[in-house]
Amino acid sequence: MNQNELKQAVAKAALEEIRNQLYKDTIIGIGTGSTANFFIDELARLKQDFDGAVASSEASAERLIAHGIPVYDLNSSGILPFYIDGADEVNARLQMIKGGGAALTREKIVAACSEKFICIADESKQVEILGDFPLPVEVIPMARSHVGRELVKLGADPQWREGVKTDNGNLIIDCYNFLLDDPIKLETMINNISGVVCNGIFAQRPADVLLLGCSDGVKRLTASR
Ligand SMILES: O=C(CO)[C@H](O)[C@H](O)COP(=O)(O)O
Repeated sequence: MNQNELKQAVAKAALEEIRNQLYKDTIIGIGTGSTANFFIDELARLKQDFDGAVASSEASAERLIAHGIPVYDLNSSGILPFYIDGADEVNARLQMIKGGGAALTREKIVAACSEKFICIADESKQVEILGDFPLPVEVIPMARSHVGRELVKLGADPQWREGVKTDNGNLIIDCYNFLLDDPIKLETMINNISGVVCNGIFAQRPADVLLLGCSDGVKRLTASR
């Protein structure tokens, strides 16, 4: 199986994970990226069985709408029963690095409003220690240089993702060579830098379930804490 086939397999598995818990008033949190896109396409088959979705990006909202799935504002949806999203890296505690698609802030907000975070990923995303994937940090534009200097003090090699503007009108700095041996602590420390909107460490709110697409089938994992 190639990577796209693995992503499609986990998208189907995610649909199976939730299909018996869908009601006419259910609103589902939807992530961003190619794996989330496969999930949106699967979800469209059941669109008569639930109310709609909250999207973590404009791109996902457009895809949902194209399928005829109503998209709600998070402020009117209340708490969501599920949030389904991909990851750039995920460890055994189901802590993640996310934001390769620059949607980390809205992803973290929607995840925070969801009772169950179901991470869907192919096996290439599973790691022992987070940090090989450059850590995205969303930054207010005027703070870019300041935040870069502060990230260097924390041990990173920051690089501005030039040409990218987030859905919130901000910039992304990718941090190379971060030591992520204590993800919760680093998540907090980066958030404390003035000008940082959000960082791509999802450790304070890890996933609850990981559906991992492997060559020998989809594995369902819960956190080893
Ligand atoms: O965090 C994300 C977007 O900001 C994605 O979930 C992450 O980049 C994984 O993407 P893909 O499913 O395309 O591999």
